[in-house]
Amino acid sequence: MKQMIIHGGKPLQGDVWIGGAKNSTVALIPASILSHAPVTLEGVPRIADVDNLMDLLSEMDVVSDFHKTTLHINPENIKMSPLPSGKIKSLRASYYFMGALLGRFGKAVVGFPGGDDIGPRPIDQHIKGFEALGAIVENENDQITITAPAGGLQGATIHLEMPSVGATMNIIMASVTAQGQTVIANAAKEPEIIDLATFLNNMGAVIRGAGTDTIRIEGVEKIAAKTPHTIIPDRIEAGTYISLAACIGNGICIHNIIEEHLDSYLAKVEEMGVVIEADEDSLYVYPAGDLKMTQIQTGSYPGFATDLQQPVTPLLLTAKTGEGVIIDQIYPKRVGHIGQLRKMGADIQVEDNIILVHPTEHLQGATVSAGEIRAGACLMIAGLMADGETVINNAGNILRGYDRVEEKLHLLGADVTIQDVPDK
Ligand SMILES: CC(=O)N[C@H]1[C@@H](OP(=O)(O)OP(=O)(O)OC[C@H]2O[C@@H](n3ccc(=O)[nH]c3=O)[C@H](O)[C@@H]2O)O[C@H](CO)[C@@H](O)[C@@H]1O
Ligand SMILES: C=C(OP(=O)(O)O)C(=O)O
Repeated sequence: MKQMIIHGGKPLQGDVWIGGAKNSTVALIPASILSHAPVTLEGVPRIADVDNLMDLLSEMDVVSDFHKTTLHINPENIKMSPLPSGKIKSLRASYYFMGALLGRFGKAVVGFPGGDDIGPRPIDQHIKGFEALGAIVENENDQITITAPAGGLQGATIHLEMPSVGATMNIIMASVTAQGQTVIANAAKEPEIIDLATFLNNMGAVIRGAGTDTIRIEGVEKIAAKTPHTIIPDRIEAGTYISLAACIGNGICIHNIIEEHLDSYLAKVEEMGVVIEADEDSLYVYPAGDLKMTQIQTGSYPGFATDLQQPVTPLLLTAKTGEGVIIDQIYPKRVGHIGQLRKMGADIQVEDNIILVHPTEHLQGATVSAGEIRAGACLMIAGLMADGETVINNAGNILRGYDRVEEKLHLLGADVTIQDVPDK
C-alpha cells in the first residue's frame, strides 16, 4: 500500500504546472486502437491509470512507450483479445475498450470495470448505445461480450437518459466506423468529449457537435493517425491546486490552464472571496483573506464538477461564519471523505447525503484513508493545512490521477513523502 506522509501547517508558494487531463487520457489510450497507424499522444500525465492501460494494451500485442510526457502507441499488430479481469478492475475507464474493440473488430469481451468507490455506477446507457447500433450484448460471470451483427454496426439515434461522459465516449468510439449516421442526443458536453472528437477527427473520423448536447457521427471505413495529439490540461487537477492555494498558499501561480473549463468552479471560489488573477494560460491565486461560506451543488458540465466537490471542501472549512452546504447530484453517496476530515477535527457532518460544513479554525494531523481519488485530494489539502503529521493510507488512489504529485508539492515547499508499506 502507498502511504502519503505530510508535515503540515506551512504556507506554500511558487509555481505548479498542470498535466494532461486524466479523463481525456484514459479515453484516448483505448481509442488509439481504432487507428491503423501508430499514434503519438503529447502532454500525457504520469498517473497509475496510464500504466494500467498500457498493460492492457500489451495484452493485445499493442506496443506502447512512455517517455517524459509523450506516449507512443503502435496498434498495427493488434490482435483481438478478451480482456476479462486483472488490470480491467484497476480503473473505471477500462470500459472504453468495449467501444474501441467493438469499433475495431466488431467484437469486445471485457470484464466489468472497477474504479472508485463513489456509490453505484451503472453502465446501462453504454449498453443501450451498443444495442442501438445493432450489437448483441451478453453479460455473464462479470464479463460483457458485445458482438456486432453480420453486416457490421449500423448508425442509429441514441437518446441518453442522462448526459453520461462514459456512454457518450463509448458510443462515439463504437460508431466511428459504423455504417451511416449515428446521433447521440442528450450527450455529455465535458471538454474531454471534445478532446476525443478532435483526436478521432484528425485521424479521419467525421464527428460533429462535440461539446453540445447533440453529436452526429458519419461512419467511415477506416481511420489512421497522422499527427501527434496534445491532451488538454486537467481541469480537475487545476481546481485541486486552486483550492490548495486558497487554503494554504502564500501566492501560487498555476500554469497550463484553460480557464473556461473551470468557469463554474472559479465563480464559486471567487464568490467565497478568493482573489485570482488570470493570465493567458495561468492563474495566480493570492493568499486568501476572510472567506464567506457557500453552498455548492454538483452537476454535469458546465456545472460544478463532482470531481471537485471533495477538493473544495477544505476551503469551505476556512470560512469564518455560517453553514456551508454541499450536495453532489451526480454521486450523492460520494461522502466518504467526511468521516476522515472529522478525524482531523473538522466540524462537518453528512445528513441524508447532504454535507453540512461549519467554520473550523484548526485541523490536527491524523491517520486517515483515501477511499478514492478525490477523497485523497481532499485529505492531502487538509493534511497540508493541519498542524503535525498526517498519514494518508491508500494513497495509491491519489496516484491514479494526480500527475507527479509529490514533485509538484515539493516545488511549492511542502513536506510530503510517499512510501510503500506492507498491506495490513
Ligand atoms: C474516466 C472518467 O471520465 N470519469 C469521469 C466520468 O465518469 P463516468 O463516465 O463513469 O460518469 P458518467 O458521466 O457516466 O455518470 C454520470 C451519472 O450518470 C449515471 N449513469 C451513467 C452511465 C450509465 O450508463 N448509467 C447511469 O445511471 C451515473 O451513475 C452518474 O450518476 O464522469 C464522472 C461525472 O462527471 C466523473 O466523476 C468521472 O471522473
Ligand atoms: C471518479 C473519478 O474517476 P474514475 O471515473 O476514473 O473512477 C475521478 O476522477 O474523480
